[in-house]
Parts: sequence; C-alpha cells; structure tokens
Amino acid sequence: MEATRPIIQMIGVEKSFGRQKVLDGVDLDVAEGKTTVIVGASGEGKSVIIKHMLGLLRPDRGRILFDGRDITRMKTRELRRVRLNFGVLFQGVALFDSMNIYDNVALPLRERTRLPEDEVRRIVREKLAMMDLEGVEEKYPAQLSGGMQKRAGLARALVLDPKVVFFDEPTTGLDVKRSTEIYRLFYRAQQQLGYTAVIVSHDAPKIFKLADYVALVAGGKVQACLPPEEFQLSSNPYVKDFIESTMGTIYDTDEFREGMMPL
Ligand SMILES: Nc1ncnc2c1ncn2[C@@H]1O[C@H](COP(=O)(O)OP(=O)(O)OP(=O)(O)O)[C@@H](O)[C@H]1O
Repeated sequence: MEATRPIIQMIGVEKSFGRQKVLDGVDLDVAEGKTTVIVGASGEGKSVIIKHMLGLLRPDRGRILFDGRDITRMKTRELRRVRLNFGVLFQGVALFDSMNIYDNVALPLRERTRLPEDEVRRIVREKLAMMDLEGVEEKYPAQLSGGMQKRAGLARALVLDPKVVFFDEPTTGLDVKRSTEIYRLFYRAQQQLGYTAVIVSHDAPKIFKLADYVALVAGGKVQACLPPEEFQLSSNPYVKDFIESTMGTIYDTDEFREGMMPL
C-alpha cells in the first residue's frame, strides 16, 4: 500500500477520569483517505480516543493534530471551524423524530451554510441516493427500519462533504444482512467521496475487510496499527490475544468453513 500522510495524529495522549487512567500514552496516525478501524475489548477507551480526535475531550497530556495543527490548544471558535471537516455517526445518535428525513439530512447544511434551498435539495437528494434511500424524503424516522435509519444518519453525516467520517459502532442492533449492507454503502460512498474513515467496531474479524488499517486499543495504548493482513500476523502479545479471542468468530464463518472443506 502506498504511504499516505496522516490527517490526524495522536501523540502521547493521556487521559484519566478521576483515579481511572483510561489512556496511558496513545500514539496513533490516521492515514488520509483510508479507513482505520479501531478495535479492542469493551471499556478499553475506543470511544474516548474518538472523542479526543473530535476535540470533545481534552487530554491531560499529549497532543492531537488535525492537518498538522494542534487542536488541543485551539479556542472554541477555531475548533468549531475544524469540526466542519468532520462527519459523525455515533451509536445511539438518532435522527430527530419530529422532522422528516429530508429535513433531518438538510439540517447541517441549513445550520452551517447559506446555500439556497435548491442547492440544499440537490445535495440532500444526492446523499440519500448514495445510501440507496430514494423516495423516503417525506417519511419520518419512526416509519423507517433500523437499517434505513442508520443509512439516513450516514447521509446526514456526509452532507457537508467531510474530510473525516467518524463511525462509532455503526452496526449495533442490526442483523448480519443489514450490517453488511451498511458497510457496503459506506465503502461505496468512500470510493466516490474519498473521505478518511475512522470506525470503532466490535465486528472483528468481518470488519477487517473494510479496513486499510486495524488499530488495537489495549492497556491504555494503541498496541498496533497495521494493515489487516499484517495485524493478524503481529507478534505483539495484546494483538495475539485479541486475534485468538476473535478466532472463534473466524472459525464460525461460512467462508472459513468452505475454505476448510477440501481438507
Ligand atoms: N466522561 C467520562 N467520565 C468518566 N468516565 C468515562 C467517561 N468516558 C469514558 N469513561 C470511562 O472510560 C473507559 C473507556 O470508555 P470507552 O467508552 O472509551 O470504552 P470503549 O472501548 O469504547 O468500550 P465499548 O466497546 O464498550 O464501547 C470506561 O471505563 C468508561 O467508563
């Protein structure tokens, strides 16, 4: 894979909540235009890492750079401008129930830009089409399936053409078919729009297919950030543990069983 420059860098980031030290020197480069998937056991600090990248949490120590600029030292106004580069889809961040899908997706454009309504309409339709959601503009969130709601949320996250899209637990609550659909559309949209993706996921090892890099968070640090094939061969003990604990899932998949048949 060709080397790409990091669009986000975390350097020696430490963070405690009370007496609990969650991040103990996190170093992580997020490669521009690529997909970095953050994995790790529950409670290891994956979401805390994302919140630092977004500037929602400030580190006790260390720096976080976006495009080479230290966001930990920015004033609120400057940080707000930086955040215009980010699209966010968090677990549990729902659409507004009282607005139809069109208005939900149009909201960031109306709040953050002064585009005329016909331009807003063009962009909203384009993003909904990208998520295979034509014809739902007038519907309200409650009238859509869980998978469609997530896709509408993704359309909204993409509406300002962000440089980086953060996706925390994208498929929570969805069955295998619907979660595969989300990943497929996410991948297709990324091919078209070229954004950098940072995904927190429990879908290992399935998610490895989507990843350019897999970053494992354990023991307060990023233990490894490697392309999936190298990640699976890493000799780092935390990575080996993680791979072993997810191996069960690998053995359970159809592809694996089919692959084993000839033996
Ligand atoms: N604002 C906060 N105040 C206090 N503790 C927090 C706060 N945010 C996170 N924590 C703690 O930090 C730890 C890491 O949380 P985090 O949500 O990042 O884990 P995670 O790896 O994303 O877990 P999961 O996979 O279960 O979502 C947890 O013990 C959590 O309770």
